Amino acid sequence: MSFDLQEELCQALREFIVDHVSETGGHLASNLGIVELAVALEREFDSNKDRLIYDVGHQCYVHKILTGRKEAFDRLRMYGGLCGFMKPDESPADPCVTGHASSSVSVALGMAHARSIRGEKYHVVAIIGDGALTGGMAYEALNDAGASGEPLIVVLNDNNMSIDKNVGGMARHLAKLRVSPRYLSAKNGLRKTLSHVPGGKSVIAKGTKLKKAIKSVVLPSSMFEQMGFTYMGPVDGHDLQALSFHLQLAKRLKCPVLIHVMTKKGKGYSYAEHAPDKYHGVSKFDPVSGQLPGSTPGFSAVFGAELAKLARKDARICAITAAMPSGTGLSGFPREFPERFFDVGIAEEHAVAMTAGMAKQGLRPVCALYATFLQRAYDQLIHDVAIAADIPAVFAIDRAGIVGADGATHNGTFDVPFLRTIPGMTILCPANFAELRTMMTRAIYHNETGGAMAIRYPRGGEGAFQENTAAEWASHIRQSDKPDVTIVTYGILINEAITAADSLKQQGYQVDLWKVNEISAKTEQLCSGLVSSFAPHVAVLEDVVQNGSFSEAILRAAEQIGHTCQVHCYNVGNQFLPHGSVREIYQLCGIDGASVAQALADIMKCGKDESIG
Ligand SMILES: Cc1ncc(C[n+]2csc(CCOP(=O)(O)OP(=O)(O)O)c2C)c(N)n1
Ligand SMILES: CC(=O)[C@@H](O)[C@H](O)COP(=O)(O)O
Ligand SMILES: [Mg+2]
Repeated sequence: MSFDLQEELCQALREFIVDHVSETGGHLASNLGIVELAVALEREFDSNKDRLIYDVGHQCYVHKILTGRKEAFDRLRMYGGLCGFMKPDESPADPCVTGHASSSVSVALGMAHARSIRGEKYHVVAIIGDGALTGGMAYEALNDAGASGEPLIVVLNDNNMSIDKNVGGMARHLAKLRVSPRYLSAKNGLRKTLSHVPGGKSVIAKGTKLKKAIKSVVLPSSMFEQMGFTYMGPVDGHDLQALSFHLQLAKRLKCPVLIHVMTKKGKGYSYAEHAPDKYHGVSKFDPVSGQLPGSTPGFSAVFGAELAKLARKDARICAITAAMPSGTGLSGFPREFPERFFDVGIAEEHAVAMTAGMAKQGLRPVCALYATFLQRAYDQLIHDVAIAADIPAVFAIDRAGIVGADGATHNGTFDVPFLRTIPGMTILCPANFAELRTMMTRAIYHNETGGAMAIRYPRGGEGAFQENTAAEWASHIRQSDKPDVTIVTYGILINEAITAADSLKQQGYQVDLWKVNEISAKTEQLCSGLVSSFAPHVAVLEDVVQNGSFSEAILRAAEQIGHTCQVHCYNVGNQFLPHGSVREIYQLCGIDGASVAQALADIMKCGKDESIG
C-alpha cells in the first residue's frame, strides 16, 4: 500500500475510533496518538506470526481493527463484546494479556528467548509508552534485555504524557532526547532522514550500507545505549515513511533495539489534543462538541476532598499516588500542598515502601492506589510495612471489587484475600461517603494497633444505604427474633444485601443482616457472634474471589461453634471475570440482591444446600 493510501487509512481509522468510542466509551487519546505507529507496525510485521506486545494495551484499538476485529467495535468493553486490552482468547494477533503497565519488555524478552531456544524465526516487538516506562518492571527488563543481546525491538511511544502529566527523571531524560538535533531532522520525515543517510533509499535493499545508515540514525549517550540497546530516533511518530524506515532497519539488526518514537496524544481530534488527560478514558460523549458527560461524585472525589481537609489541619499528612492523581481524586491536592504530594509514576512497589519510610519517620502518609495495581506491591506490604508492626501507614484502596468495562485485568477482587493474609493488617470497609470520611480519620488518628490500615472502596458512587455505622466493627442492619437466615456483608454490597433481605422478608422469611466495617485478626475472632444467632443459614456476600475471602473467617467461626448453621458463600468465585457493566457482572456471579434472595429462598425451600463454599 502506498504511503498516500496509508495516510488515508490513518484518517479513516481516527474517524472510526472517535465515532465508536464516543458511543461505547473507552481509551480515546492514546489510541488517536498511536494511529500511524500502529499502521506502520502492522505493515512491517506479520502480527499473527511476529509478536507485537502493546504495553498496558489501552492503545491497541488500531491493532485490533487491522487484525480482523473492526466489526466488534460496536460492543467495545461491553458484556460479551470486544475487550479493551490485549486478549489472546480473541485473536492470535494478541500474544499475551495486558492491562497493567510496564510488563511488555519482560514478556517480549521471554518470547525472544523462547524463539532462540526453539530455533524459530519471528520478530518480537514491545510497544511501551513513556508513562509505562516509569514502572520498575520496565527497567528490570531493559537491564536484562540490553545485556542479553537477544534480538528484540522495543518501540518507545513517547507522547510526553502518562494519564496525567508524566513524572520523574526518565521523563526528563526523554525530554532531552526529544530536542536533539537528530529529532529535528527526523521530524520532517523520511526524505530528510534519508538525506542524512549515505546511499538514500537503496540503503535498505543493500545490506552493505546498512551499518553506516544505522550509525547515522543512532543517537549515542542515551540511557538505553548504556543498557545495551541500539537506540534509534527520536522519530516523528506521525510520519509513516520515517516509521517504516526505522522499523525496517530495526528488523535487520540482530541485537536489542530501541526506537524512540514521538507522538501526540489525542492526535487529530482537537479536544483530545488539548486535554489528553480528560480524553484518556471516556464514557459515551458527544463527538461533535467534544462534550464529556458530567460526573456524579464518587468515592475517589470524596476521598480527595476529605484528605485535603485533614491536611489543612495537620502538616504531617501527605498524599502518595502511583501515576493516578485524577483517578484517585487527588488532582486538587498538589495545588494546595505541593510539598506534601508525591506522584511516583507507575511504581506501586516504590509507593508502598516509600509510604512506610514516611510513616516510620513521623509523617502521616496516605497512599492511594487502585486495588488491582496494589497487587504489584504485595511484598512491600509484608516486608516494608507489616513486619515492623509499628508503621502507621494508611492505604486508600480505590476500585475495590468489580470495576466493569476494564474487566479481568482491572477488577479489585483479590485485595481482601491478600490483605487478610498479612499479620497486623486492618481493612476498613466503608459502604458510603460518610463512612469513608469517618474511617479516614480513624485510620490516620485512631489506629489502635499502631500498624498499617487499609480502607477499601469501590469505583463510582454510593448506593441507597447512607447511614454512618463506622463506629462499630459490625452493625446489625436488620434484626429478627428467630432468623431463618443471617446475611453478612461489607462495603458497597450492603445495598445488594438489603435488597436480598427485604425480598426474603416479603417471601415470609425472617432475616438478620450484619454489615462488617472492619476486617482484622481481632474482628475475625469476633465472628462467632455473627453466626451464633441460631439462624440455620448464614450467607456471606462479597465482591472478591472465594479463596482467602472473609467467608473463610465465618466458616471458621461456624466450625468453632460446632456447625449449628450452614454457611453459603456468595462471591465472585475462583475465576477471572469478563468485562461488562458492574450490574451485569454482579448478576453473572450471583452477588446482586435479587440473585442472592433467589438462591437463599431456593435453599430454604428445598432444605438442601447447593452452594456451600
Ligand atoms: C501497574 C499499573 N499502574 C497504573 C496503571 C494505570 N494506567 C493505565 S495507562 C497509564 C498511563 C500510561 O502512560 P503511557 O504508557 O505513556 O501511555 P499513553 O496513555 O500515554 O499512551 C496508567 C498510569 C496501569 N495500567 N498499570
Ligand atoms: C488503562 C488503565 O489502566 C486506566 O486508564 C484505567 O482504565 C483507568 O480506570 P478508571 O476509569 O477506573 O480510572
Ligand atoms: Mg505516554
